[in-house]
Amino acid sequence: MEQNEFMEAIMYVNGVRRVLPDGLAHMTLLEYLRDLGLTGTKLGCGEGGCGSCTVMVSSYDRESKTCVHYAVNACLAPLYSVEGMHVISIEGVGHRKLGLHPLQESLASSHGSQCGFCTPGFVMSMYALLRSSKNSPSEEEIEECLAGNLCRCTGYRPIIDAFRVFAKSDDALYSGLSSLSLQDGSNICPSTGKPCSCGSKTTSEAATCNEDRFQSISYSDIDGAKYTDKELIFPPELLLRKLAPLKLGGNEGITWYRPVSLQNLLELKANFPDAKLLVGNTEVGIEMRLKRLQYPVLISAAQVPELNALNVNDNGIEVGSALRLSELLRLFRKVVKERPAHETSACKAFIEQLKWFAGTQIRNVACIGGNICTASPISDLNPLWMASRAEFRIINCNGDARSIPAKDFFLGYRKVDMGSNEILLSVFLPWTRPLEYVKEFKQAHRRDDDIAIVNGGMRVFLEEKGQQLFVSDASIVYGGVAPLSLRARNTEELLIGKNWNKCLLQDALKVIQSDVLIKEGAPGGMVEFRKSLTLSFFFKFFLWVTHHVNNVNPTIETFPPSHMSAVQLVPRFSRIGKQDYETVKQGTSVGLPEVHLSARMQVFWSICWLAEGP
Ligand SMILES: NC(=O)C1=CN([C@@H]2O[C@H](COP(=O)(O)OP(=O)(O)OC[C@H]3O[C@@H](n4cnc5c(N)ncnc54)[C@H](O)[C@@H]3O)[C@@H](O)[C@H]2O)C=CC1
Ligand SMILES: O=c1[nH]c(=O)c2[nH]c(=O)[nH]c2[nH]1
Repeated sequence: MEQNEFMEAIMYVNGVRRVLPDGLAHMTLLEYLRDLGLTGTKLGCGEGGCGSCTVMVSSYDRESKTCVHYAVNACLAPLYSVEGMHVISIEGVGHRKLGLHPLQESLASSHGSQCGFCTPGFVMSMYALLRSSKNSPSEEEIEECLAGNLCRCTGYRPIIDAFRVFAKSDDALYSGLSSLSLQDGSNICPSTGKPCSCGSKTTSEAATCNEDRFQSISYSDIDGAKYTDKELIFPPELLLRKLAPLKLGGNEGITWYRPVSLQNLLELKANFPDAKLLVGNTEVGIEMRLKRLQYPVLISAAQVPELNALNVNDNGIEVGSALRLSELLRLFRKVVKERPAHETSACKAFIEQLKWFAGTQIRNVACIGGNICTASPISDLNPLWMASRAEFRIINCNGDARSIPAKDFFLGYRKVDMGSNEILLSVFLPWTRPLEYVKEFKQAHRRDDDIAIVNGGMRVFLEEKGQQLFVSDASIVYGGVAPLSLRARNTEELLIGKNWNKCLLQDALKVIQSDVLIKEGAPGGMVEFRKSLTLSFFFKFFLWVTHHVNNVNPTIETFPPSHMSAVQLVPRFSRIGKQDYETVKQGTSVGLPEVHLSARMQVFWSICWLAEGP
């Protein structure tokens, strides 16, 4: 394989070009940044769960010829994984001298920081959202982008309040009022939605209204210039640069390979059968750092085009195994809009499951193949791949490919039907058929960014015979109840051929209890709770399917309205809080809601805590 004979490994950090020397394959992006003195990015949990190490990565997507911006956890990102990319840390967003970014200003003035440790991470998640959105984000998108950031002292209310001002407003709320005058004689402006003197009656007339909806924040203490004039651009050098393979070393004999074609990757796999393949490194990184596993040869498959391919055709969707989970979510959202509703029941189930899968920073780097091949017994997605009749395409070092149904791929605890000379190439998800329904389930301690206690994927394919519906095929799969994602085979068998009615529900609930056995003392604990979850998931599935088929065939017996909450999706609520407190003037700041003195430093400054390493 042609290696990086002529190529120097580089990246940009906050607009500054950096040559990446050989010998740093053991290093994370976080360690590198902090070694540069950029200590605003923090090391919190070190496993992608708290968001205090969030930075924004910008890369050039050669396929769409656009720059993409996304938040990542620097604590898990291997340094060389951002080769050829631009990394913006909190120090590159806004600065006391250059002026705070409006996000930073808003967070500081809304009392959104207390100890300040998590603050840069929150700013970076929100910054990446703003830079990657064409329009102002919705409040739901803001909440979603912050799901991977934890705060332990300030509280989320002031943080969300600080960022909510960047959300789009519902213009319809205001345009309906466009002809109304307030009692004091002034108008509601259809453009800004605020009392205004521009006199416009319609949104288009008001387009020129220069009374901003959100008062612009003073951006620079020094020259008052608008912040957008100072936003770091994507370095032109990186637009022109050709993607080339890399081979770089690190401590303890680690070698990092970055193949850029499937052929390169398969050759490497043939030469180094024990090499560890990685993409997002969100699992391998934890194995190496926290579990101290050693992988001397690392092959980053993230940039292999064949593993990132997308193919939507008449039978379904085929996605490359290195596709990031956030890309998968975008793809599913797109096809759900474009395809007939009955074809996308499985896609909708994946959308709901992915919404609550880890945090945004993880989903931006973790790939489909990483989740499948880790074969975690609590994987949120594997029960769904199994239930929705997905097929996995495996390729060996000689280029021979084979397909295996997802339901047969998982063999035991973190054990899959794949040899050491094979890799997962792609995943095929068939469209669902009329009267075929797929549903996801997940119960965790908290909704956002948490591992499931029990999860599941269920599918039923119904057939109409006269006025009745019979089960032609079914898949019932649970996670979190066994060492692997578990098919409830006896339940599946019981369902097939049965009439879809309340007797079927009662019979299935009985069989599930013997089909899914969680023994006393089983890993994970909470045995009774987990058992009851397996039953309640099926109960919800029954109600949900019944509700849907009732829309198609109203003769099917339905259920009382009091059960409707079981079939409704859980939205991501926009959290609104209010705090009332008495201000007691004592001649000092004590008791007054004043912005604390460190706030403006915490939102940009590389504060280094005494307990922190460099
Ligand atoms: N750290 C965290 O907070 C979270 C971690 N995860 C984990 O993230 C993983 C998702 O993916 P990545 O970060 O991209 O995984 P990764 O790069 O850490 O790789 C995970 C495993 O999958 C294997 N693998 C990846 N692609 C493969 C392919 N095409 N063929 C054969 N083997 C392949 C790797 O060799 C490795 O054993 C999941 O395994 C999940 O368990 C998920 C949510 C949160
Ligand atoms: O499938 C998963 N979903 C998660 O939400 C999660 N979180 C985690 O650490 N691992 C996993 N795996």
